[in-house]
Amino acid sequence: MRRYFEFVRAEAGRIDRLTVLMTAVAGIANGLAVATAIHTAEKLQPGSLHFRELLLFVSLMALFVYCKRYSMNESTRMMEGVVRTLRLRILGKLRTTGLLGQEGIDKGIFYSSLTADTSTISTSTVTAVNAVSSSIMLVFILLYIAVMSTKALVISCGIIGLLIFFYLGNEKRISSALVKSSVSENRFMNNLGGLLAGFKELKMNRRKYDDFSREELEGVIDDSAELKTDAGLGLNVTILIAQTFLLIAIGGILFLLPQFDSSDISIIPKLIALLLFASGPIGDFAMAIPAISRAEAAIDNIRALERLIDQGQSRNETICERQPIEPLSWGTIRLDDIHFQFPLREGGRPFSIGPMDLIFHKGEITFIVGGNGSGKSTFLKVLTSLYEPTGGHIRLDDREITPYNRASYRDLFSTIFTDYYLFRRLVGIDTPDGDRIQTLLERMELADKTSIEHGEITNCDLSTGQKKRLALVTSVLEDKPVMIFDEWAADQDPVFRQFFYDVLLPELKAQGKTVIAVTHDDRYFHAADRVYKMEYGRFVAYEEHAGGLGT
Ligand SMILES: Nc1ncnc2c1ncn2[C@@H]1O[C@H](COP(=O)(O)OP(=O)(O)OP(=O)(O)O)[C@@H](O)[C@H]1O
Repeated sequence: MRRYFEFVRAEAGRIDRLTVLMTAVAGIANGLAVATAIHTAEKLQPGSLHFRELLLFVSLMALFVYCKRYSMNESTRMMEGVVRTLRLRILGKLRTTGLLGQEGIDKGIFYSSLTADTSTISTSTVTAVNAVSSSIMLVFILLYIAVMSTKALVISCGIIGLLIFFYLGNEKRISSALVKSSVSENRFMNNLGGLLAGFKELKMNRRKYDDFSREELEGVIDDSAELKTDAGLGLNVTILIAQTFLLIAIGGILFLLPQFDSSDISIIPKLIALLLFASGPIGDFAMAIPAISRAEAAIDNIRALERLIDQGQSRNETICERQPIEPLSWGTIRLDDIHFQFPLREGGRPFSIGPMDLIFHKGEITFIVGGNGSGKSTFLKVLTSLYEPTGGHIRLDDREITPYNRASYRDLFSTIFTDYYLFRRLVGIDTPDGDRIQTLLERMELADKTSIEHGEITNCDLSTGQKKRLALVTSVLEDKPVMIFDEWAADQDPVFRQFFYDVLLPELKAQGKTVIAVTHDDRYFHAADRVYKMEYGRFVAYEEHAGGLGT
């Protein structure tokens, strides 16, 4: 519970005092209403209306309803605010995380933290408020017991102490099982992503599907169910402990109290009635315990995600995010002694590229060729500054690219990587020109397949080649000075391939665009001003082309 309230305090900035007061008043009003009822029951006369007591009882009830409603509503608002802030903060941190940092985090923890976990925290709010106001009411009931009999108070406190002892003993097991079940839930989310992404491959092969189902789905689901059951059984013990409190307390008062002091016997029915009134708040309290334990596990998972993102954050990326985008004038992009190395991972030497010295001239078409795994895509990510070089400099003419102008530098590029993502909306394009869109769609032979209306792509159910052509349409609409194509033509039929190399690229060049394309289509190398070849992360001389290796 402590972790839960610490989290709320830390995330909400402060806990509104009025809400705390209202919660306390609700508990007190509830307790006083109970006391009034018991007190009135003592002096009931047939046919008499105890108007004063009735008025007091109704007023206390009204006060309870008003205060409880206020505290529940304010707490719900506060907690939804906390969840909102949390989500925005995590997404904000993601903005200041480099591509490499983001790539290093499993997707599962993103999905479970930002959806299921935040929802667990939201739904815990009202139960937590109930627990607080109930515990205040219980304190109040204990005070009332104290007024009636000190010995009864000692017995009640003894029983409460014993139950707290059992609860704490049980809590460790529960929270460890809940944390483990969160990890298993993250794995499940990851594997679910794998199932959806690889559905066709799995459908094609029964053995593959069975294997994946057994290991990645059923295995994880079984683990998760086992851990959740373990936690659930522990939580049931806690609920039982809280619920049995009532019976133990009644038994204690009924059987123990007369052993200590027989003069207190007359108050026993009153004490038992008081305890019975407490059954509601005790029930609230019992139900709040599992809700808060689950919320604490959710908080731990969210914190784990934040730590992972924090590790992937870079100071330079943070600086870069804060800088405005400004137009940069340039004639060349120059790479001087550039190195890049992936972070060290267990079980192998990390791939690296460089050292490399290279120059790209404005308005030229450059092809990058090389075998699989030679580092072409990695190079494009370094060139576009998605990966920060581990050494060397990128320069626009003589101006060095630093975190202070990196955002403006990135803004020079539009990219279609091999694993590009087609957004359903033309994000970042304010006023798309309808006629231009129509012309482009017609030229790409997509006009009868899809359209773009009010910036939204109406149909994305296209073939692989068509989707890539649509990506090209969006790339052209972005209208950036440098266009990056990573094996764009690989999925195109011969007609479109020819259109791309012999018509589109010269047109883009005529418009002053700089094109840098990774390609294996040696038939069309004539379309390039320069061809650079990569081998094992380095550029080597490409003999067959007049441009050769530029520096
Ligand atoms: N995120 C990453 N973390 C660590 N290593 C990576 C990562 N991405 C790629 N690599 C490694 O970098 C090497 C080069 O990959 P890259 O994708 O740049 O090659 P490529 O020349 O584009 O290959 P292809 O022609 O097959 O697309 C590969 O050996 C790969 O294992």
